[in-house]
Amino acid sequence: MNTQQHPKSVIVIFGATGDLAKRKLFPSIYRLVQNEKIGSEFAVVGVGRRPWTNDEFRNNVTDSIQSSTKESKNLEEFTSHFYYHPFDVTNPSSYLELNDLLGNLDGTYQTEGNRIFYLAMAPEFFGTIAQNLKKQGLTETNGWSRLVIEKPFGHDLPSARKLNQEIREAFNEEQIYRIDHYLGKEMVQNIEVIRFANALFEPLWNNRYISNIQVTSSEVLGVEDRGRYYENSGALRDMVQNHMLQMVALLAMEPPIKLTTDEIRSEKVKVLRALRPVKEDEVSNYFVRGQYANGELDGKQLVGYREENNVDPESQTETYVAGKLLIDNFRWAGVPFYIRTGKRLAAKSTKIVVQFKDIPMNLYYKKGETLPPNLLVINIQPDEGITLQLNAKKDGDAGDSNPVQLDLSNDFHDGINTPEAYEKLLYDCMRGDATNFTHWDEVALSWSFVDPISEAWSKGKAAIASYASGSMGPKEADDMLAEDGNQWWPVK
Ligand SMILES: NC(=O)C1=CN([C@@H]2O[C@H](COP(=O)(O)OP(=O)(O)OC[C@H]3O[C@@H](n4cnc5c(N)ncnc54)[C@H](OP(=O)(O)O)[C@@H]3O)[C@@H](O)[C@H]2O)C=CC1
Ligand SMILES: O=C1O[C@H](COP(=O)(O)O)[C@@H](O)[C@H](O)[C@H]1O
Repeated sequence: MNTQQHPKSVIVIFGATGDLAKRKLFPSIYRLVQNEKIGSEFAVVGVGRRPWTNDEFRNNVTDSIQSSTKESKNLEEFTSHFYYHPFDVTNPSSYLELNDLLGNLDGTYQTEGNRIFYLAMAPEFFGTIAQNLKKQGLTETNGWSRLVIEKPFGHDLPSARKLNQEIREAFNEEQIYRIDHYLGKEMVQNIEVIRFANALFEPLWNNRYISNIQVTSSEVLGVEDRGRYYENSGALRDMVQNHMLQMVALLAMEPPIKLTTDEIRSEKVKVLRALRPVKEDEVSNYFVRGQYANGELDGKQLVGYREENNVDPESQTETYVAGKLLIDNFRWAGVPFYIRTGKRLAAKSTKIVVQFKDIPMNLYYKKGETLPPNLLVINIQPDEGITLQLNAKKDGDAGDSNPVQLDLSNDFHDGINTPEAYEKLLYDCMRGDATNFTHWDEVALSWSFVDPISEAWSKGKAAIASYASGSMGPKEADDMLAEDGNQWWPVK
């Protein structure tokens, strides 16, 4: 491998003693090194309030890697690149000491003054940290500085705007990398390739041939220990405003004139601008919200959402959302994009199903039967791959047809080496490729779309439907599709 291609940087993780750093960030950096995406010109500085030493921090990093990978080698050498600098991020003077440390590490690891500031902390600190980084001179280096921001990016449009203004006082848009980890998933990145590199699909990708598109992201897990956060969020803000709308934008966008960050983002922005706004008093025509009640999955009894820790026993927070989105442009007029996401459902699965229209005349029509539609299924997780459902001749019976499935699965990849979303996104950030991060315009348009829906729900304008844990959500979500003569396609 040509080491010239290795990006070099000091990565400062604010919130390095927290859950995200331990579960996702340390293993991702480790895999980047193991997979030779980065060489030895890197250092990681962890920030948190806990009074840890470098050794305690390195032990925590070691634990994180051992619990996330089957094979862990060269751990001592790897963790020797990690340093811990405890301080309260609201204390401006501590940034000066951090700056000294970064200067030293830059010399030791030959990182050419490049700095990534990764904010893996609660959003109320984002503005303070960004401004202190600028005021105390940490962004003034002879290399580049980039700011990586975790979700949630605001709670609604006004709060997101305020947050953005605070950050923009210190960093310009090109330096800001807003993470949406779905954009790092292999098969989400594959959407564009499937669409734009196949003569089989590209000409059909419009309202003449597509009946509807369904995007499902279902989880088996409940709210776990995130009750406090989730009570103020709910599935609409937690999943729809970001991951679900990003997938819709990738599915619906026009081919960009070039595969550059700006061109791709600009096409996604156009889709978000074309989303038909849902007015507060018509929310129940387009959206269903649900909350999990108790239930059973794989023989295990599960409690309802209102019995979870840090959840109000009378909570009205939605743990499930299904919606019908309409995109008012030439390509998609009349084609519903159905989305659904929820916790405590029957399966962990993220899938996109593109349902093609029926052919004009069905020669194989049998009384009382309809020919199954052609489906293109993009399996995002846990399986990765695509499935194409076609109709073929039934064995023996002349004139009879049968649905058959062509499967292309990514199973042939060695699971251990398939890059994880965070690994890819960190690598992109180190290389300065912001394509798979969200631009402010996308964030703002997504909030503009979801705000009237949450506003209507907060005013109690649509009832919250209850669904049993371990089911696939409330019946109302099935009814919404049935009214259009459609149905949810199974996800497992
Ligand atoms: N966990 C996850 O899977 C995901 C998390 N996110 C987002 O990532 C961010 C972090 O989440 P998560 O890791 O779960 O949170 P945790 O609560 O586990 O960690 C919070 C971190 O912030 C540090 N911290 C808090 N206050 C201060 C302060 N005043 N000064 C310095 N450090 C401080 C804590 O350090 P200490 O306790 O040592 O002070 C700790 O390291 C959040 O924005 C979350 O929404 C997004 C997607 C998934
Ligand atoms: O961003 C989030 O995503 C996870 C689901 O991510 P996945 O990669 O496991 O599909 C979700 O559990 C969490 O509530 C949300 O904040």
